[in-house]
This record gives sequence, C-alpha cells and structure tokens, in this order.
Amino acid sequence: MKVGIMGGTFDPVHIGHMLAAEAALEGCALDEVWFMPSHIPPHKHAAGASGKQRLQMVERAIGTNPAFRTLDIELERGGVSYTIETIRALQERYGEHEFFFIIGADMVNSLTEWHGIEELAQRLTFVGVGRPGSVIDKTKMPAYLQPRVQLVNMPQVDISSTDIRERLQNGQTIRYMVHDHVYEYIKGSGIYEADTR
Ligand SMILES: Nc1ncnc2c1ncn2[C@@H]1O[C@H](COP(=O)(O)OP(=O)(O)OP(=O)(O)O)[C@@H](O)[C@H]1O
Ligand SMILES: O=C(O)c1ccc[n+]([C@@H]2O[C@H](COP(=O)([O-])O)[C@@H](O)[C@H]2O)c1
Repeated sequence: MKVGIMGGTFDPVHIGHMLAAEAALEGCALDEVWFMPSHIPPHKHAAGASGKQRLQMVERAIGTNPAFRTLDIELERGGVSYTIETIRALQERYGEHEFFFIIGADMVNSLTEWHGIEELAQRLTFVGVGRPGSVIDKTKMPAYLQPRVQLVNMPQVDISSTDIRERLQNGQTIRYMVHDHVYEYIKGSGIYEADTR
C-alpha cells in the first residue's frame, strides 16, 4: 500500500492540512493518508492544546473518510518528534508499505535542516504542496534530495494554526477555517480562548 504520512502539530488542524492531504492522495495515487500529530515539534515551540486534544481534533476533521486515519505513534513515544525515528519504527512495523511524507512549501525549504535527512530521503518520498508565502525551488536542493521530493498542486489557502489561535484570542471568527466538528470542539472546550483570569 502507498501510505502518505501527514505529520504536524495540528494546533489546531485546519482546512489547509486537509486540502494538502487530499491533494497528495490524488496527486501521488496514495491508498491512504495517516495524520500524525507530533509530541514536541522539532523546529518550533509547542503552543496551546495537549497532544490528546490535538489528536481528538484531527479525528473530528477526518470523520468517516475511509482514506484517512490517525497515527498516535509520536504522541506515544513522547520526547521530540524526529521524523527519522518515526519512519524507522513504521518501516519495521509495516515493511510492506511504501511511505510518503506530506509537507507544505515552508517545510520543503527547510528539509536540509531535518535530523538524519539523508537517511530519511532514502527511506521515503516527500510530497511537497504549495503554501502561500513560500516558493519551492527544487534546483536549490542538494542533488540527493531533488529526486526524493514530488510536488503536487493544491488550492492555495493562506491559513495557519497560528492565525487561528490569534483570531480566537482576539474574539474573531474561525468558522470555515476549520472543519465544523473541530469548530464545535474548540468552542466547547475553550482551549484557545483569551486567558481572562
Ligand atoms: N495552509 C497550508 N497550506 C499548505 N500546507 C500547510 C498549510 N498549513 C500547514 N501546512 C503544512 O502542514 C504541515 C503541518 O503544519 P502545522 O501543523 O505545523 O500547521 P501550521 O499552520 O504551519 O502551524 P503553526 O502556525 O502553528 O506553525 C506542515 O508540513 C505545513 O507546511
Ligand atoms: O525530524 C525533523 O528534524 C523535523 C523537522 C521539522 C519538522 N518535522 C516534521 O514535519 C512535520 C511538520 O512539522 P510542523 O513543525 O510544521 O508541525 C511534523 O511531523 C514534524 O515532526 C521533522
């Protein structure tokens, strides 16, 4: 099976993530996409919601889509979520699958800084999707990476989890920036609301 891993902090998951996964599914003829919330993201500070809450929001965003599922391997492992450690474990557990790792353009441009990137590039194919504000230039990548990164088009959405958290803090709407079930979860739990103590 061709499996795309959609790794992320998902704090919270938004429509940019869902469109990226759908574009990779179609563009690379994947069989499934596994959404994998990180425990501690390697290159940025963890923000608001707990791992359990971020996983629950992803579950709500996926709903009944048979091609999408969640993977809690990094939350279970704990610590900093280096992708190389994850893919080694996944290939040991699911030796029969071919893995792809779906990333936005901002991440594509930082790939050379990833932990164990040369080994990682041998173990999987990266699927890069466009993201407003970042231009992907494959010619600037090292030779070993260029054939290991496939680009797919997706409808561009200028949305980030940071924007969503900020909008909530400012009392602005986030309706339709996230799936309705995620919207209800955020409103019901008050996770990202301004601290009024
Ligand atoms: N709007 C978007 N379009 C395309 N890719 C996206 C978009 N938002 C996030 N991604 C990609 O999804 C993956 C997971 O992103 P992440 O969960 O960190 O969301 P984020 O919106 O970038 O979060 P934050 O604003 O907190 O940094 C990354 O590979 C990122 O590049
Ligand atoms: O392993 C690394 O060095 C590494 C560096 C940056 C990002 N990643 C992974 O890329 C995915 C998207 O990262 P982020 O920070 O945008 O949520 C997530 O699964 C991270 O664990 C991995």
